[in-house]
Amino acid sequence: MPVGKIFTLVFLKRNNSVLLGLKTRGLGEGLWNGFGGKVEENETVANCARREVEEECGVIASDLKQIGVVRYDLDYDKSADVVHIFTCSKFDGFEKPSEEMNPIKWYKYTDIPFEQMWPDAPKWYPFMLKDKYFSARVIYTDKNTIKDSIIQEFGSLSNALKLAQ
Ligand SMILES: Nc1[nH]c(=O)nc2c1ncn2[C@H]1C[C@H](O)[C@@H](COP(=O)(O)OP(=O)(O)OP(=O)(O)O)O1
Repeated sequence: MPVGKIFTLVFLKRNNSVLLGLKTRGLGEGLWNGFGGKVEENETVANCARREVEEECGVIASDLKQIGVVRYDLDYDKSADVVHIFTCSKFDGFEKPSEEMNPIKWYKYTDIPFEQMWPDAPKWYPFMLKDKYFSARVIYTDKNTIKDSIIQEFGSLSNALKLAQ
């Protein structure tokens, strides 16, 4: 399946909590998620991650670290999306809601609202929360139904990135 869109998704971390926002529009509307969006032309993945965090929750990320990648094969679209997952535990400024993510809320790792998130989230969040490099591949038959998925942990990011290609 050809890769269609490339996205970033960033999780700010503090005191065993992660900052999530409720998406107000577009893809994933009404679901809690990290901050991110489409990688624009002539933009690196890391720069997209930094830009989206600032746009969507108002902080400047200073130690962005890519921790994994998820490839979504969307049977209903005949295309695949790739989402690059980052964590960040140092940032400047105060987090605030935005037009696209409102409200925002710190959730304890043990209290993530999976019932109001994408169905694939519980599969790979444990790796992201533990800072383990990972690669995941998820096949959706429709927007709410996962046909199959595989998640693997890696010792390095470069190996994790190979599975998504
Ligand atoms: N199945 C899925 N599970 C998940 O946890 N996050 C997903 C996902 N599919 C997409 N995402 C993330 C990736 C990205 O951070 C976000 C969607 O990005 P958007 O469509 O909001 O992009 P943009 O902010 O560039 O959009 P616009 O500014 O509205 O054009 O949702």
